[in-house]
Amino acid sequence: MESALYPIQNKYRFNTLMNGTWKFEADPNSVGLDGGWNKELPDPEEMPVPGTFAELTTKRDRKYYTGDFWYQKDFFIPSFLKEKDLYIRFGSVTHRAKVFINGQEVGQHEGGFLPFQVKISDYIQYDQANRITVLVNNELSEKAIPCGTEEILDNGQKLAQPYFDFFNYSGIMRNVWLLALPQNQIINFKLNYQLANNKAAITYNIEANNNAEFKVTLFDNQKEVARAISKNTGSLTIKNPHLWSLNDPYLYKIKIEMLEDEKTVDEYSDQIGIRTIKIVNDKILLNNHPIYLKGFGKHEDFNVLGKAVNESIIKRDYECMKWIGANCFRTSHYPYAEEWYQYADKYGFLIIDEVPAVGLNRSITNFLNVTNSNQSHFFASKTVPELKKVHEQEIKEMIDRDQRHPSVIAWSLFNEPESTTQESYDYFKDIFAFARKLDPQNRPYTGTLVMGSGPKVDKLHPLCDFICLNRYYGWYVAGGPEIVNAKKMLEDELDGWQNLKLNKPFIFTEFGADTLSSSHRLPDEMWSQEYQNEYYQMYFDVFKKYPFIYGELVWNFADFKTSEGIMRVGGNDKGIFTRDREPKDIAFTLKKRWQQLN
Ligand SMILES: CCCN1C[C@@H](O)[C@H](O)[C@@H](C(=O)O)C1
Repeated sequence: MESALYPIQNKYRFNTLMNGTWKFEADPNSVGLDGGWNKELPDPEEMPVPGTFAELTTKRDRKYYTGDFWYQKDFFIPSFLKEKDLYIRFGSVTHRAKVFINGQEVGQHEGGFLPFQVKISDYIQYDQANRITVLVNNELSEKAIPCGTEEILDNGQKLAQPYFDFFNYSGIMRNVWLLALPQNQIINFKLNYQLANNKAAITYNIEANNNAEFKVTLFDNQKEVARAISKNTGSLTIKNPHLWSLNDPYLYKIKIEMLEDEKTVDEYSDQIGIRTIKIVNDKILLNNHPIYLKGFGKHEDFNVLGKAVNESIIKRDYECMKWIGANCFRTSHYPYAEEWYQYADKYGFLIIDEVPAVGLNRSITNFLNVTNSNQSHFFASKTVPELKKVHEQEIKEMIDRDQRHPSVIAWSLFNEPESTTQESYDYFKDIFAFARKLDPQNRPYTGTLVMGSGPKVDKLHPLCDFICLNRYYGWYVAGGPEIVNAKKMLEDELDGWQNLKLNKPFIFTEFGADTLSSSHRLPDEMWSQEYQNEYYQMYFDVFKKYPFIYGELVWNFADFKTSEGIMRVGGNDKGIFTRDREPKDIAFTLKKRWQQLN
């Protein structure tokens, strides 16, 4: 089942991390289930969790391994945990998982970038070793997100063929917890804020697994400032609220207590930031002040770690973003580990939270095609109903998990799908209607439009509260000396959008040029640092003419791993920073620009 609450410890709740060395075994012929691997792996090796095998191996067939694979670990449950409900919670398992405890199947989950938990109380033995086994699968299809396909190589091995431009890392890449929770427990709670006359009304909606009363208390720096006792919904009001903002990311503490016969039986506390976010005409307002988004499309990606969570990388990335003067990033192209959002709440960063709906566009797999929008009628496929169900499930899990973060300012429901066909509009009309019911703060909903989905042909922008453009004039189109044409192409397209008079903010969510940090060229050439500077200067010169552009999220924060290809030199090199987080020349240009831009 989905697991929206990040594990915390208090008088009622205990947890311990199950990270470390697990046993691992690939199962290319999918014989494990019949072969009893859910009880005992026949010939396992050691594998670190969190981690991803693809970055650790020296063998190509293991790096690109596609199919079933197993993790297994023994753990001890002392009998003093007897009166608690016990769960195992995965920050994520990519892309799908089936979990066994002492050989018994206890749950499964589809989706590789959101948490889930399985209840294990009825399957464990107290005061002795127990065994968890996870069957993972990393195959791609058009029935799940992110989308892709696979081929069978001449040697019989499966090979994933992503419809997206990042390496198909897989495995248990985020934290794993053993949870000991009260039988009657708080499952989740969502908040909304109304600001008026120097007061903040905080509305709460609590989800629990039983019918109970709740005491909700708000603390400002350990001092109680408001309290309410109610059923699942209610509100608190405080005067002179200290709002959460970019320059002053002020956090309160909210405590939810579940009461039974006036006795507290469960408690969940969280840090919250009181702020409002809304779109008014062509502006994005944070606490009723217009904001201009400066920052990045990112990836969870690092040497040796692949996409595995690591708080040192998270801290380094925020330090680099603070240094450069950024205030925002998009979690391209999937929800990131929860720890990213916790830092953003504390550091004062804005996040566009993106569901893994990437690759819903076969023509994207051939970049040369994408500019002429070689439409494949992706949304006419018979697998689309199955895809929509998974897409909606993951939107719900993302919003349920991230709804309370003040740093999250918008939901991105797609990245560069086919968007110029009636069936694409029909698909996303339902997706947006589904998503809009899930966030009581009604944050803006959007998605990013691929090159070729311009003002004359795109059908999805009417669904979006602000418009996100991924544009590569000067790179995939009209690169090198033709950059002089690229500038006019960019202006022509923006004139086209301007003529639609949408009265909505536009954000550039991707624009960039592959650049080798070792390359200097005079005159500048593509792949040189000088060209990356010229490329961005061209965009910034154009942006000045279009007042409805309210954000520039460059692609990408850092170089990152992709599948191999004739256009990838060890991966995607459009980073402003190298993969090991050192600045390219462009970082100093952006720092100068962003520290002046307010
Ligand atoms: C049209 C290309 C789509 N866009 C998606 C992103 O995931 C890629 O990394 C980026 C690129 O090619 O650098 C372009």
